[in-house]
Amino acid sequence: MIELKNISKNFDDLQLLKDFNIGFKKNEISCLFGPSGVGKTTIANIVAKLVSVESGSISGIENSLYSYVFQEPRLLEWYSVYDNIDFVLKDLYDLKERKKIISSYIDMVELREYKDYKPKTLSGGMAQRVSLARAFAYPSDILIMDEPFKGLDMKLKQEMILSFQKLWQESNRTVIFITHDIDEAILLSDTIFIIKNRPAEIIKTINKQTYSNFDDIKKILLTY
Ligand SMILES: Nc1ncnc2c1ncn2[C@@H]1O[C@H](COP(=O)(O)OP(=O)(O)OP(=O)(O)O)[C@@H](O)[C@H]1O
Repeated sequence: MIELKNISKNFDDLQLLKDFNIGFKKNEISCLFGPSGVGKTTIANIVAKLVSVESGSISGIENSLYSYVFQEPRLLEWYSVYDNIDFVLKDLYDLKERKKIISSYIDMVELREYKDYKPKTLSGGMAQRVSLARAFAYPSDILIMDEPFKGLDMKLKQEMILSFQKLWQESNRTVIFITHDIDEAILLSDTIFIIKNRPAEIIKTINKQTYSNFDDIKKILLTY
């Protein structure tokens, strides 16, 4: 379990978190669901040690490796698909091992024929699949996905979600998934934290396995 206890975080006069508590179960997908500006990215960044806190403690992240998927793919433009993934693995594995890992992840996102293409020559959905493959190929313990499907049309979103599910089944890890989208939250998460207010509060925690159908969860999410 990754636990944030009694966390307080300010940005100048803005008190975003005050004695905030949250726990992320290991190797599960936890969703931070809530309005823009409530502090979802900041909470994920605190877990990733990218943001310092005024007070409180964080446990369960000792020696953790992190990977990220953002709304935009953030690929290295001058590198091929293959080299973009190779770049993050270079210091971890020898050449032979890397070839095996990269090929298998490129296959999982169905980009084998595009492995030598540069990001500019790919569609937005393909580029985003490369960023997913890269995040999973890296042996992270914690994967932070900050609105990774935002801005994609329905069909691309479905493709991305399928790719994510395939990668996840092959190689699961602790995922912190940030979204505004009710359907994505329900489809992908094990636990959904509904976050509101300032300072931020978890106003409801939904454990998906305690519900027999998605519509009941949807009704709850729609009321917040
Ligand atoms: N580095 C920073 N310096 C100053 N203010 C910041 C910084 N990072 C975040 N904030 C402020 O903290 C608030 C919460 O930001 P955060 O990005 O965590 O929210 P969010 O819930 O992820 O929102 P969104 O869904 O729009 O990304 C915002 O008002 C933002 O302007």
